[in-house]
Amino acid sequence: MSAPSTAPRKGPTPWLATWQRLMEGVGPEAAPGLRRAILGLLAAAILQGLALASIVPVFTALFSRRDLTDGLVWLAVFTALTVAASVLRWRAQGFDYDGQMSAATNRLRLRLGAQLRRMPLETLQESRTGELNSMVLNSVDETLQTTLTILNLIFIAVVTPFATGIALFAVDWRMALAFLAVFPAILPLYRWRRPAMGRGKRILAQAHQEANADVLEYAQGLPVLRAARQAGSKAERLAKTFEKLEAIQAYGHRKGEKPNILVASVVELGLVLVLALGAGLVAFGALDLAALAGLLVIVARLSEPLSTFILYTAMVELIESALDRIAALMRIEPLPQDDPAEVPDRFDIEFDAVTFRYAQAPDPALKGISLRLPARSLTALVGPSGSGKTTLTKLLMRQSDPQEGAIRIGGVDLRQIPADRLAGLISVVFQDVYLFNDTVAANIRMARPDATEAELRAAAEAAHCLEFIERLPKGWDTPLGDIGGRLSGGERQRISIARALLKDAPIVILDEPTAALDTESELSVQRAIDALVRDKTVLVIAHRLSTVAGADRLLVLEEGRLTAQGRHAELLACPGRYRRMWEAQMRAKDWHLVPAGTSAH
Ligand SMILES: Nc1ncnc2c1ncn2[C@@H]1O[C@H](COP(=O)(O)OP(=O)(O)OP(=O)(O)O)[C@@H](O)[C@H]1O
Repeated sequence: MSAPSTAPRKGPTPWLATWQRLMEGVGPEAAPGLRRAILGLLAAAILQGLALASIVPVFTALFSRRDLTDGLVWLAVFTALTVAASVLRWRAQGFDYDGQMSAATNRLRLRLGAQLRRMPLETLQESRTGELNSMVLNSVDETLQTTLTILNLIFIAVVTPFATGIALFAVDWRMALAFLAVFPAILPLYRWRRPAMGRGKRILAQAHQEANADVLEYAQGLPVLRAARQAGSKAERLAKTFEKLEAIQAYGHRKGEKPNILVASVVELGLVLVLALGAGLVAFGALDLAALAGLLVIVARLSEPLSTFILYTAMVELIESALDRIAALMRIEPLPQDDPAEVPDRFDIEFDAVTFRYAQAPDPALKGISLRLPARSLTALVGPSGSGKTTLTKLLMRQSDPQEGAIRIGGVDLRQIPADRLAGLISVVFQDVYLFNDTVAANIRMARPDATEAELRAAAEAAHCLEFIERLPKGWDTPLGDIGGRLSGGERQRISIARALLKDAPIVILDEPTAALDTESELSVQRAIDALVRDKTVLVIAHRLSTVAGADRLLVLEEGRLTAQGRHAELLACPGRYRRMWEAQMRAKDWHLVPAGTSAH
């Protein structure tokens, strides 16, 4: 499984693929409307081109032939075409200002949010928060909010002059040919420069996304960095990220500006040549002076958009690269669910010859693990750091699937249990508690939104939360975003236990929640845990062996293998890793701080 690929692509995306991704992006609800809007803009650009071409007959009728009726007819044609173009454009842009595009943007954000919930957690954890944030907000906005405006500008710059050129055949084929000859002159230039410009834009988008992630991580890590007096050194890293961004911006400007100036010059020159040809034809009496005057108006009107069109195509690159990133994220498949779907009604747990390797790791983190946890038993996982304890619990929560073997709850393979039902079977209490920016009540209730007030209160009481919740400035309604940082580690931990109690799942995973607490908080948290684990199948990751010596069973993991299992006394009786760990921890317990000036003995 790999993280969403955000690497810059080499060449420009073919237009058709971009079109399809755009339609997928706005979703089936808005796609027909957007298609109509784009076609409307295209038609408006064509009508505008025809309107411009009709200026020539207006001029010749009025100024050369002095035929007022004919002149007025052509003027009416010009006006009708211009009005029709404006109406079409107005209606097409209505897609934006009626709020349909904003609604589509919102739906896309929600779909991305749903995808984040669906995708395998292992993949999600490999993505950096800042990059995801930048994708869900900026990429989506870049893509959808600007699409119609940019397309409109491109159509005015390219389609309108092209339509004018074609229509000019009806007036004077030589002028029409000369006019259309400007296009073949710019196209090779455009095709030659576009890939480099596209690359520039894509690298820039990628650099923005990385900088976003760096800034977020820096801000989040500041307390740790300051404590470690590393705020400066990490700031240097951030400065380097910004330097890279600056270099890429400069590169992008170089790659973008040069072709712009070049195309603008070619366009200006080409149009001057068209006028020179017209002047020559007039001099030889082959073209009407009034027609040349009309041509002059057309050239003046079109030279500006035509010479800047390459600028707008660069914006298309940004849209394409955002669509690429969104498509890459949406392509990530959730872990498949095998048929027939089944929900266990017993809660014993079985690992059957499970081998698991992380996508980025050379060696398996778990090797041939077979074990059985009876229902309503308390099992502790012990072993040195990196031995695979956390990995084993992650597999039980199905954050990833093992490459070999199977994991079963109540005899049902995890792969057959629907994801939301599996989530309902397991409560987890981690060492680090994540509190959401919401009230205390909402933070606990999130485990079971339909819980009654009485159930909420009972869970908080059993988790020993009531006394501190009632002391908070607004009690249950205190927003934790404001004061989350002021709660002690033990209090935060008890809120997370209250959550788990309210959820009342039959299986409980504890990642030794008391490891980081002082003795007093540990006691109250321990009492809360006792309430939580009653009658549950419990798996505890234990760092301090003294806390789990009373477990029904201990599993000793070493380098991804299960090397011993049994009760504390049984494991202590035979020489091995457990006895060594126990002895080392007992020695460490006797360790105490010695006041300066006295010597330890
Ligand atoms: N996302 C990952 N990608 C690659 N390797 C990983 C990943 N997560 C963990 N590992 C590796 O898998 C092995 C087992 O890690 P795990 O976190 O399960 O150990 P642990 O026993 O829980 O350690 P600790 O007690 O320090 O928390 C380690 O070698 C670790 O480096």
